[in-house]
Amino acid sequence: MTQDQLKDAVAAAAIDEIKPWLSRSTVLGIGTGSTANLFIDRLAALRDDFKGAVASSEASAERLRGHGIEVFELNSVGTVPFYIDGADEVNAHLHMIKGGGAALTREKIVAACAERFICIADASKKVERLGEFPLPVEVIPMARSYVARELVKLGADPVYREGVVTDNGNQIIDCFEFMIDDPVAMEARINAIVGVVTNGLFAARGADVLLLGTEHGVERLTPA
Ligand SMILES: O=C(CO)[C@H](O)[C@H](O)COP(=O)(O)O
Repeated sequence: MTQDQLKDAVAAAAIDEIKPWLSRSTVLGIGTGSTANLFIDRLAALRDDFKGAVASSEASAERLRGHGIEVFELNSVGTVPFYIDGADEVNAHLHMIKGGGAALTREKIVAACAERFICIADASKKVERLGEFPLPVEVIPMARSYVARELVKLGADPVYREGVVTDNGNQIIDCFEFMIDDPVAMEARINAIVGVVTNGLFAARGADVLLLGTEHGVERLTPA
């Protein structure tokens, strides 16, 4: 199977996971990226079975609306029963690195408001130790150089993601050569740097369920 087929298989599995819980008052939290897009496309067939969605990016909001799914402001919704999103890396504790698509801050906000985080990913995303994928950090533009110097002190090789402006009007620094032994501690440590909006470690609030697309089918994993 191709990577795209594996992504589509987990998108279908996520539909099966949430379908029994949908009602006309349900508002879902929806992530960003190619796997989330496949999920959105499959969700379209169920659009009359739930109320709508909160999106973690303008791109996902546009795709949802394109399928006739109403998009709500998070502030008017409060909590969502499920947040469904992909990941760049995920470990056995279902800690993740996210933000390859630069949507990490809104993803983390919607995830914080979700009762359950369902991560959907193809098998290439599952790792023993986080950090092979460069950790994204969203920064206030004027703080970029300062934050980069602080990240060097933590052992990272920070690279400015040129030309990228987040939905929040900020910039992204990617941390290369930065293997992470304690994701919970490192998430908090980086977030404490002045000028950081948030970083792409989702460890304090990891996923509750991982639907992993493998050659042998979709595996359903919970935190080790
Ligand atoms: O965090 C993300 C976007 O900011 C995505 O979830 C992550 O990059 C995975 O993307 P894809 O499903 O395209 O592999």
